[in-house]
Amino acid sequence: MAGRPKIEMAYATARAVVREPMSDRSSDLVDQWRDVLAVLRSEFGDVSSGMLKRLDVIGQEGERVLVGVPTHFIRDFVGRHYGDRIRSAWAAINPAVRSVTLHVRPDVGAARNEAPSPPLGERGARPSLDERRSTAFAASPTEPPVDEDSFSQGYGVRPDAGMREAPTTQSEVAELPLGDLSGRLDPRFTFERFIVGKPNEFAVAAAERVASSPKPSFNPLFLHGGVGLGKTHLMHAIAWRVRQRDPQRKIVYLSAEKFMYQFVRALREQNTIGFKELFRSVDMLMVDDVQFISGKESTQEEFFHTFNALVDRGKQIVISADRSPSDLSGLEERIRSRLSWGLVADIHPTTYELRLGILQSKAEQMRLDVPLRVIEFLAHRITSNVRELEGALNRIVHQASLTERVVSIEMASEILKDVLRAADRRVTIDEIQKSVVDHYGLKLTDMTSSRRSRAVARPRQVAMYLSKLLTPRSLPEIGKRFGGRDHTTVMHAVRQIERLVVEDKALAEDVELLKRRLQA
Ligand SMILES: Nc1ncnc2c1ncn2[C@@H]1O[C@H](COP(=O)(O)OP(=O)(O)OP(=O)(O)O)[C@@H](O)[C@H]1O
Repeated sequence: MAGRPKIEMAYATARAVVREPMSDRSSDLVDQWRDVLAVLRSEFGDVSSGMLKRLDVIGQEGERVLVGVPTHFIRDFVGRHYGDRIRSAWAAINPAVRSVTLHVRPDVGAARNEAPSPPLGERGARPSLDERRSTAFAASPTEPPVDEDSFSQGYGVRPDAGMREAPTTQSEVAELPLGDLSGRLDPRFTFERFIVGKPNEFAVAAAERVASSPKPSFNPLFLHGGVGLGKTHLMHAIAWRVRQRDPQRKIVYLSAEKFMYQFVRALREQNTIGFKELFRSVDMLMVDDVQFISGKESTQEEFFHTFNALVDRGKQIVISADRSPSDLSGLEERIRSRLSWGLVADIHPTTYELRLGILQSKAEQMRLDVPLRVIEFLAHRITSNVRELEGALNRIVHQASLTERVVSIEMASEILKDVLRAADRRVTIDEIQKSVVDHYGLKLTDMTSSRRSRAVARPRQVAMYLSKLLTPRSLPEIGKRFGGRDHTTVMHAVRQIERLVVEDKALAEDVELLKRRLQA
């Protein structure tokens, strides 16, 4: 049967993924999980003492969020009592999430909570085949069967996880005394897997130079570009390459959010000296999504001192952000200017040729025979960013392997209906911000600044509202583009404008006009 080999690929994938620790567990995802728990708390009372406290988010696979549970009993109980509510609360917070899957992972919740004795029936019992499947709450659950191995450690279907190069596991970059300081490196994010084209060739050349020089050639390397265009991939690639060349070099890679979190923790534990010593002892500091520290004054101050100390000692710094240093509002001028000291490299939106190359390479990594015309179709239609492109390919491949259908353009159009519809009427957040500032006579930096005067704050809320309405971006993603604001701020803005357009005729006209202009 034509589709058979694809199903086997799905099995192999499930096996290959099981040894990976929590992957794709972005801070946005963790925030969303916190919000879901808050919803449950408001509806079901204190969730910190019951079974729900034993759950933790593990990661995301396209539209599906993976939540880890320590035992089958808890999985079944939570699934029965809270499953649907978890899914609907999540979808309300992030509409991109369509399903939530509970995975049995004995390590989940173990560190924080004492494991209660398992119910009698569970002790030593061999799980039934049904039990060995995860519990999914989706409109149409389509879990692939899993084997014993994947059952015992949890699994996730990530099609290319089985095919990796030199690094074989996710890895802490450096073992540092403050414990969980450094972010994890994704083994897929290597230079070998990064496809180079006109939009990113400069950034790649700069990244390769940094990765291969024993001393900083330019400091810092500042990589910037829109969402999902490969900034994190390139940073991890630098770290992997440096590690390969010189395993002794102490590299710390972390998000700006984590930097802040560590700093706040050090303050709380009165261990700022330890914090300083720690960061100043590294050979290469890589900070992802630095826009996050906009408006966070003490963190900026500490970052500034760390930055200067490392540069003085001739240590390499690599920074990424969603915009250039000069557009990073909410950052002190002295920091902005420091960030531009070295080399600023922009990753531009993808071209058709680059998208084609990326898709071909991903299909090869998955050892899949996707017809060229389907790849061309995707490259033509999904132009927003590489993450979405990958997501689209993954969805097609999963469906093909589960339903044993042959991959075709008709099949791709059907599976990606929602994505393609959104792509057809695609408006970007940049366009929205630009239209709004033109309309209200403001500056682009007002969209990301911390100014709160009504004359600035209201148009900013309008822009957030339009971003939610006209783009497929999630609330956290929108917040990120508005100076690193929290997703609850975006939610508040959306509700505020929805309410105001009913009461305020002038505002309603503004919003309508902007909408028409943007969609024209
Ligand atoms: N040129 C490329 N070749 C291969 N894969 C790519 C390329 N660019 C991006 N990707 C892939 O796209 C996905 C998103 O990339 P990445 O996470 O690095 O984006 P980002 O710019 O850091 O996004 P964000 O601003 O949301 O943090 C990753 O899976 C990455 O491997």
